[in-house]
Amino acid sequence: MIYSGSSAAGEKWAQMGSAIAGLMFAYAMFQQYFPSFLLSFLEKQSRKLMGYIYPYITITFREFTGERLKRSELYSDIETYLSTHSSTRAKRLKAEVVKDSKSVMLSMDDQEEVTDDFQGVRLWWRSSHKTSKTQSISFFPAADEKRYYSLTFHRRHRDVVTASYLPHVMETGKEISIKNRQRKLYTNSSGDDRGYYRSSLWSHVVFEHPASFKTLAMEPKKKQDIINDLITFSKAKDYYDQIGKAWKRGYLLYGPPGTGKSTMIAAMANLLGYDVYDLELTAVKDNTQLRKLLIETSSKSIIVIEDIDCSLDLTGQRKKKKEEDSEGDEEGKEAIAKKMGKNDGKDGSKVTLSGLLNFIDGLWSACGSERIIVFTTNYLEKLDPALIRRGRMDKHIELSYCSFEAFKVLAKNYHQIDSHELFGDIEKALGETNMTPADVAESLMPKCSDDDADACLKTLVEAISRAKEEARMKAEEEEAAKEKQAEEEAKKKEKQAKAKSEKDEAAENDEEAE
Ligand SMILES: Nc1ncnc2c1ncn2[C@@H]1O[C@H](COP(=O)(O)OP(=O)(O)OP(=O)(O)O)[C@@H](O)[C@H]1O
Ligand SMILES: [Mg+2]
Repeated sequence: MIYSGSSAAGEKWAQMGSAIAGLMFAYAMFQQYFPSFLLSFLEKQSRKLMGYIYPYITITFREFTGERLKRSELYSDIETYLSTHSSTRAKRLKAEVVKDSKSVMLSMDDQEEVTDDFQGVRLWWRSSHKTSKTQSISFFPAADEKRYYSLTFHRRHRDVVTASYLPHVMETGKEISIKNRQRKLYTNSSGDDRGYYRSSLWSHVVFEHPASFKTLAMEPKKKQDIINDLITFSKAKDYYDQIGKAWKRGYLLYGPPGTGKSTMIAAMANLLGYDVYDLELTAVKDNTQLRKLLIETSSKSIIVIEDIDCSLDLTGQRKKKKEEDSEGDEEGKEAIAKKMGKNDGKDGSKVTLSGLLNFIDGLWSACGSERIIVFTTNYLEKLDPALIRRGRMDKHIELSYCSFEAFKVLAKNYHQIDSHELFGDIEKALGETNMTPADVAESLMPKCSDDDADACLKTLVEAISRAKEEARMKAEEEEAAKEKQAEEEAKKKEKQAKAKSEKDEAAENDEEAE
C-alpha cells in the first residue's frame, strides 16, 4: 500500500534535520580547537550517535546512468511501479499517453513524496531533480536536469528491501509496462535528417497496423505452421540458452508483388506484440552505422529489410568475389566485399554483403535478444546463397498467387460469407489463372453502397477471366516473339553460310586462275 507523504513523517524529519544541523555546527567548532586524534575519535562517536538518532537509509535511483546517457531501466521500472501505486494518493501528478493513445498513465511529479508498505515495512519514495549549475552551453538539454528517485527506509529493513522489495518493484514495473506498451514502428533516418548530436539513429511512430493472421489470405495449414513457429520462438528463451544460440530467428518472405509479404510482417508483429524496425539499407552510411543501428534496437522486435534484392547490389558483389576468389573462404569474402564497398560509395551507401551478413549472424547480432529478422524479396533467385542460408534466414516462406483456400479467407473478411453459388466457378478459374491476393481483394471490395457479396463475386469472376485472357494473349505474344527471333536467327545463319560458300568459291577460282 502506498500513502501520500504523511505529515507525521515530515515533521519527524524536520526535527531531525535541525538536530543534525546543530551537530554539524558543534563539529566545525571542535575542528578548530581540538587535536586530530581527538577529532577522529569524536567523529567515530558522532557517527555512532547519528546511527542511533537517525536510523534511516536512503537509496538514490538516477534516471540516466552510464557513458551513453542511456535511460536507466530500473528508473523506468520504478516510475511505472509508482505510477499505478501512487497516482491515487500523490497530489501532484504528471500525465503521459499510453497504449493506442487511448489511456493516460499518471506518475508522480517532482518533489512529490509517497509512502509504500511492503511485508509490514514502511518505505518513503520521493521524486526529485537536480539542475546543473554550470553555465556552459550544452547540446543535450535533457542532460542538465538530472532526475532521480530516492527511497528511504529504516536500516533494520535493509535486507528485506534489497532482497525482496526492490526485485518486487522491478518485476511489477516491467509487468505494467508490458501491459501498457504502445508498440512502435521505427525507421532509420539518414544522418542529415537527425536532430542534435547523439540523438537516436531511429525515429518512430506508433505502430497501429490492423493486419492479423486471422485476416491473412493463405492456406490454413501453412498459416498455422507459421503461427506455431513464431509462438514457439517467443517462448524459447531457455531453449536458446541451452543450445548456445542467440535468441533470434530469421524469416525470408518471397513471392510476386501483392501476395501479402508486408501484410504478414504486420500480422507477425501483432501476434507477438513486438515493435517493428523497418531498416532502409540505402540510407545506411556504412557497416559501422549498420552495427550501431542493430545495437540500438530493443528486444521483442522485428527488424525488417524489404526488397533486399533492390536495396544493395549484393549479388554483384558476390559474383565478382567468385570470379576473383575461387576458394570462397571468409577472409576472401570480407576483402572483396570491402572492395565493392568503395564502389557502392557513389550511390550513397557503403554497406557491403559482408557487413550485412555480420549484422544478421555475426558476433554483434547476439547483443539484445528476442529478435526476429525478416527479409522480403520478389526474386528469390537473385539473392546470394550466403545471405539466405539457415542460421541467417531460418525459415523460408513463399507467398504466392491466390489459391481457392486463400480466396475463402478474403470472402469471409470482406463479406462474411463461407459459401456461395459462384464459389465453384471461382475455384476452377483461380486454378487456371495467376491472380494475386491483392487483385482478388480489390475485386471483392464494394465500390458503392449498393455492392453486395453477389455483385462483388461477379466482379471477381469477370476480373479472373480478364486476367486469364490477358495471360493467354501475353503467352501468345511471347510465343510469336520467340518464333520471330528463331526465324531471324535462322535467316542470319543462312546468310552467314551463303557468304562463307561464296568466299570459298572465290578462293577456289583464284587458285584455278593461278
Ligand atoms: N495474403 C493476403 N491476405 C490478405 N490481404 C492481402 C494478402 N496479400 C495481399 N493483400 C492485400 O494486398 C495489399 C498489398 O499487399 P502487401 O503490401 O502485403 O504485398 P507485398 O507482397 O508486400 O507486395 P510487394 O512485393 O509489392 O511489397 C495489402 O493492402 C493487402 O490488403
Ligand atoms: Mg511489400
